[in-house]
Amino acid sequence: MSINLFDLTGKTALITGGVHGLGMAMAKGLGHAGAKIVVNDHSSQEDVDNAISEYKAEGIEAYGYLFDVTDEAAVIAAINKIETEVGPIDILINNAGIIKRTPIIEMEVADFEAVIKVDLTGPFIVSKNVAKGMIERGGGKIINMCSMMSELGRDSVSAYASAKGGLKMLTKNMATEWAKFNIQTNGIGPGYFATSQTAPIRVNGHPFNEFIMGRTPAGRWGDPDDLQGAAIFLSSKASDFVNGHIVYVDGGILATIGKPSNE
Ligand SMILES: NC(=O)c1ccc[n+]([C@@H]2O[C@H](COP(=O)([O-])OP(=O)(O)OC[C@H]3O[C@@H](n4cnc5c(N)ncnc54)[C@H](O)[C@@H]3O)[C@@H](O)[C@H]2O)c1
Ligand SMILES: O=C(O)C(=O)C[C@H](O)[C@H](O)CO
Repeated sequence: MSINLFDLTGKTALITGGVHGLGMAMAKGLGHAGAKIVVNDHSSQEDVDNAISEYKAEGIEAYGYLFDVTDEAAVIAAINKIETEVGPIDILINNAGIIKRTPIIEMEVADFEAVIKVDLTGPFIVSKNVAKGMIERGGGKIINMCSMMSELGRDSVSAYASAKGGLKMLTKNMATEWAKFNIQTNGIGPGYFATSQTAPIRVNGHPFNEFIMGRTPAGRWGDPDDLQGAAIFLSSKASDFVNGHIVYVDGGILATIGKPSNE
């Protein structure tokens, strides 16, 4: 028996949207801790194949599937395929997500609903169907990707904040319903990280870029690898009595009211 509480050898982890960005960084962390990695995306088979090559180049056993997390029939079919071809899913990270930056007054209902569908309904669909197997097998780990917008509002991101605030509460509800089945459901709430999602607001000279560096006590954007520790902890035996929490990995944003821009 291993005495390493963080060892994931023998575990299979599904990371949705894990073909780049935060999903890939967390998946690599889990892979290097010993887990078999399964990632999906809805974009293209080429994106999935490229990601799998990148994982394998780092010595990680990895598998890729193309499906949309909002399509329940496709999710059920994919879970069956993954569990037959790779193995039972022990760890699920609901990472796939989108954002639309539009003021409420100008936002179309269809755009609002599209964000809720991917960022809130998607984790509901995937978790519900993965948890059925976890319950039969006696346990598992679920991690939902929350956000600063699980706690804070900001101009133009109402749908995203509604979804991520809802995802925080869905996390607590999953913990409430599934703790008795030895499933630990927690969230990770990243601060502002350098990925394609934030690329449009991270360019040099963009006022938001300066604002975030000043608003983050650590004084920088998060590096996707900064999430690996929290992801490994919440996937491992080390967190077996931790349930319904959101671990904010934010360089201190939520700890502070901020400071004037000239200080
Ligand atoms: N980047 C940040 O600063 C930040 C901060 C807090 C939370 N998050 C959240 O973390 C997660 C990952 O963020 P990221 O910055 O790496 O984003 P990203 O846009 O780089 O990656 C998200 C991935 O999800 C996939 N995806 C979107 N809709 C999908 C669907 N319907 N089915 C399957 N896959 C789908 C995309 O194709 C993409 O590969 C998201 O949920 C995001 O909201 C990001
Ligand atoms: O505020 C924005 O425009 C964002 O992109 C939100 C970030 O991606 C992130 O969720 C903050 O935690």
